Amino acid sequence: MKIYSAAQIYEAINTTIEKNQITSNDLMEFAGTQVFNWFHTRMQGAQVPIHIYCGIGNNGGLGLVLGRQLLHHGYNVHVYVVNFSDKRTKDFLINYDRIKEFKIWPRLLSSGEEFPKMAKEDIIVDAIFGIGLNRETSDWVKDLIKYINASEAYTVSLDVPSGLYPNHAPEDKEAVIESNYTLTGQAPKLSFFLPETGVYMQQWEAIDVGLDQEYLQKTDTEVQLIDKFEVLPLYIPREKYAHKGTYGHSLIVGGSYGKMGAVTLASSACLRVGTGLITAYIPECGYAILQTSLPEAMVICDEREKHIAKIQYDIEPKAIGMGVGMGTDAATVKALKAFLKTNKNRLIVDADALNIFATNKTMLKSVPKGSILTPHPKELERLIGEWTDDFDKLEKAKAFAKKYDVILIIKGAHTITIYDNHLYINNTGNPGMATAGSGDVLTGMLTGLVSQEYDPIKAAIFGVYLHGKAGDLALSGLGYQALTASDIVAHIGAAYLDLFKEPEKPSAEAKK
Ligand SMILES: NC(=O)C1=CN([C@@H]2O[C@H](COP(=O)(O)OP(=O)(O)OC[C@H]3O[C@@H](n4cnc5c(N)ncnc54)[C@H](O)[C@@H]3O)[C@@H](O)[C@H]2O)[C@@H](O)CC1
Ligand SMILES: Nc1ncnc2c1ncn2[C@@H]1O[C@H](COP(=O)(O)OP(=O)(O)O)[C@@H](O)[C@H]1O
Ligand SMILES: [K+]
Repeated sequence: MKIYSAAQIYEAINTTIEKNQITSNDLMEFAGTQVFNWFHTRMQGAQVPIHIYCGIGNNGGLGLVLGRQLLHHGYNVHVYVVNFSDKRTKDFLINYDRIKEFKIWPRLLSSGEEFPKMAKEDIIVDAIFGIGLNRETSDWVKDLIKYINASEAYTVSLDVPSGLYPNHAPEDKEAVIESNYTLTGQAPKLSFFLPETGVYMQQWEAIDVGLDQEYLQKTDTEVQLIDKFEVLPLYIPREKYAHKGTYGHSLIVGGSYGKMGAVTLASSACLRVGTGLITAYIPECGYAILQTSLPEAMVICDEREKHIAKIQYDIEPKAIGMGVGMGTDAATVKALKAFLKTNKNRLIVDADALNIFATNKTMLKSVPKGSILTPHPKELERLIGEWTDDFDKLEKAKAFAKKYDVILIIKGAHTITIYDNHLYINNTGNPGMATAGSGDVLTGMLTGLVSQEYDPIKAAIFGVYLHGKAGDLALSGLGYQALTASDIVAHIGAAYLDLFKEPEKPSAEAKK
């Protein structure tokens, strides 16, 4: 699903108005009616008090349309105008007049006033700010937001939780609505998926607010949300006359004394994702461990006992996953440097290999184009330096990926794959995957996919999706706490099979 920038949304609004020869208020009326229908379908006339907090921009205008329609259908509605500025928009004013048709005068809230009384069981609609928030709010509006959050009433935000900016983090972390449900116009926003800003919402749903379909379809976005609908076309089917050579020989280079499990996990994930052959290159101490725990794998041992000191082999791998459990011993650093001088194979670089690169940045120049780097946030910081907020992190990460011509996968709750100035946000996975070794599993899966001739960017998008889906499917009967990395490996098959179950609809999805 495309994730449009705020500028693109405004352009879509203007295009829709011009093309259909309608007024901006007609469009607001349509959007407000869609929001009303959402409420009406769920509430069926229930008399729970609904408190609508409207700003003075178009987000507030939308809140007024909703309020009028709810009143018209007999709901128990209280409308407030958060009167933070006298620069009210035209459509706000039109709807401010129209709601008075119902003999309702919204209560104007301003600095120094007592805030409305609300009960925990009431419903709050947050229409204070939308994507137009462009500066820090005044203190009393922050206090109101804190007051709304403290009420514990179920809060539905229109478009975005008020207080979230489209392109940077909030200055005051407490001055953002903690939304239970965000009904967003047309498509989700980038801020919904970043750790610093995504925490303000529990669920979201995109609703059709009538924006011009042609514009939406032809407009390329920098950011995409990845679900089954997006990955299904990437899947490469197995051929009837295939043999194990068809699906590539994968090599996993890693392990050190006490960290051999990482190689076992990566290698078994690599097999499960469908590689034809798998070899693990490990220090001597891991020989018996690997051969016992994973009989399908071949093993090449380094001359050293406890860590890798010379990467040398006589096989022809299609892809090499490196770094898991490898350690950063000086001999290993030297071995990696020597290896990079001759290596032409695409690499999937993780864990200690990333840490070695972070302290020896010139080595990055020898990483073949189209290689994949899979840092978690700490490893990322070592590579690109500190960032001011998540938006800044993405800019720095984009510049890094471009400079070294690599695919950068930033692991997290919503893992983000970055390549060629594009961001692919993954929508599978769960907090149960925050457990030792789940990153090693991803490295193995990506290696196995590149070995099977998946184009590296497709392998990255598809592999991250499949990894998260395997984690989701592994949850059943286990729950978050008990889930282990081995469970993710065990469910890779189920994740493949799930691809061919009824596809999810591309819009109107709920965030987990
Ligand atoms: N027909 C339409 O115009 C549609 C409007 N929509 C709604 O319109 C919203 C965008 O509307 P607006 O551009 O009017 O912006 P908003 O309603 O988000 O916001 C704020 C207004 O206050 C001003 N402002 C921003 N930050 C402020 C601050 N800290 N203190 C005081 N004033 C501040 C802005 O200049 C803007 O006029 C979307 O998020 C969406 O909810 C959509 O539903 C699509 C249809
Ligand atoms: N809260 C979460 N929700 C979804 N996925 C998560 C969450 N936490 C971690 N993961 C996933 O688990 C993996 C963890 O990788 P990593 O930190 O490298 O672990 P390890 O080093 O133990 O292998 C990543 O793929 C990440 O996206
Ligand atoms: K809002």
